[in-house]
Amino acid sequence: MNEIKIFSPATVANVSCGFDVLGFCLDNVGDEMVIKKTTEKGVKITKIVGANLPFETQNNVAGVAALAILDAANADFGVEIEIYKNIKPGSGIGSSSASASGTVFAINELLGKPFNKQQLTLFGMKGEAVASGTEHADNVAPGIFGGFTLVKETTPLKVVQLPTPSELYATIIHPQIEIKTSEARAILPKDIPLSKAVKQWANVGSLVSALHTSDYDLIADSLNDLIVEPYRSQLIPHFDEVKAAMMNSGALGGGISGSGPSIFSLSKGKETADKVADAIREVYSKTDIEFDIHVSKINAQGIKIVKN
Ligand SMILES: Nc1ncnc2c1ncn2[C@@H]1O[C@H](COP(=O)(O)OP(=O)(O)OP(=O)(O)O)[C@@H](O)[C@H]1O
Ligand SMILES: N[C@@H](CCO)C(=O)O
Repeated sequence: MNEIKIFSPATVANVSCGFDVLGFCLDNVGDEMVIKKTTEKGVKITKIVGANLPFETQNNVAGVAALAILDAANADFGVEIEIYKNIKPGSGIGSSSASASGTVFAINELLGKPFNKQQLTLFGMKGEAVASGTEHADNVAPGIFGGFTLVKETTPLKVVQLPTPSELYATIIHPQIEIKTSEARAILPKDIPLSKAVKQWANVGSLVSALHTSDYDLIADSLNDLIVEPYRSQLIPHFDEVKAAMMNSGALGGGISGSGPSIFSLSKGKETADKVADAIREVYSKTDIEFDIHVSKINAQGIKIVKN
């Protein structure tokens, strides 16, 4: 195979209580990428459509992720990368990560699949670090594995795949303002009170259990973030109103998607997820901020091959 086209989905990191460890994959929102083998070694980004992003290999997450996997494979070829962006950078639904995870998935296919999903996540994290300054994996892992993932450790990397309850839908609003992950990380406290930490890890544990048992009431009870949301929500206009509208229209719960500005909610069934979409549309329609709304099933497969 000399060329591959893939669909690399958007992802929601943190899932309220699981800062830097939990994430899930969306189904109908994502970027496309075309990656071609070249006889000359190295990585060239030849086309970027839909966003103003750096073409220099070292400054683009796709370029850095590509170098990481080609290097590890000691590949005797190089690649040209075309990026078709539908996920706006700085959106909070894993724009940078979609490029990183899509690139390593595609190059692994071109190499004949020598690497497993844990290894691909590791290469993707190298790219993700260009955007956020840290090698966090909570967007890369759900893209590569699909469904819900828990990053148990980063050194050495251990990603745990979690089950996806079949009736779970996500509703997401993306206000068109940009919040850089690096900046949203910089405002977080370095230390947190033990009493808050206890509640937070209890929520992570109960959410993981609830995903295993498809216990929607327990999912609702677990979707709380006492640690990060109080700081970051101040960066998102109308956050409290949106969250109230989500809860009043039947969502199980929700919060900031990744580092924001997107706000996500989870609902049982598409009908409720659509009602949540209507309610949050009403909140933002009264403002002069442009926005997108997505209703999506959870994508259990992750990145998909469009053409090879
Ligand atoms: N291929 C790429 N796709 C998207 N952003 C990129 C890419 N390469 C470099 N970047 C840079 O990464 C930054 C955007 O990443 P950031 O992590 O801030 O947003 P995000 O990925 O949408 O959010 P989140 O990780 O919270 O979901 C921008 O500064 C952008 O220029
Ligand atoms: N866990 C990361 C995700 C960024 O998308 C953060 O919240 O900073």
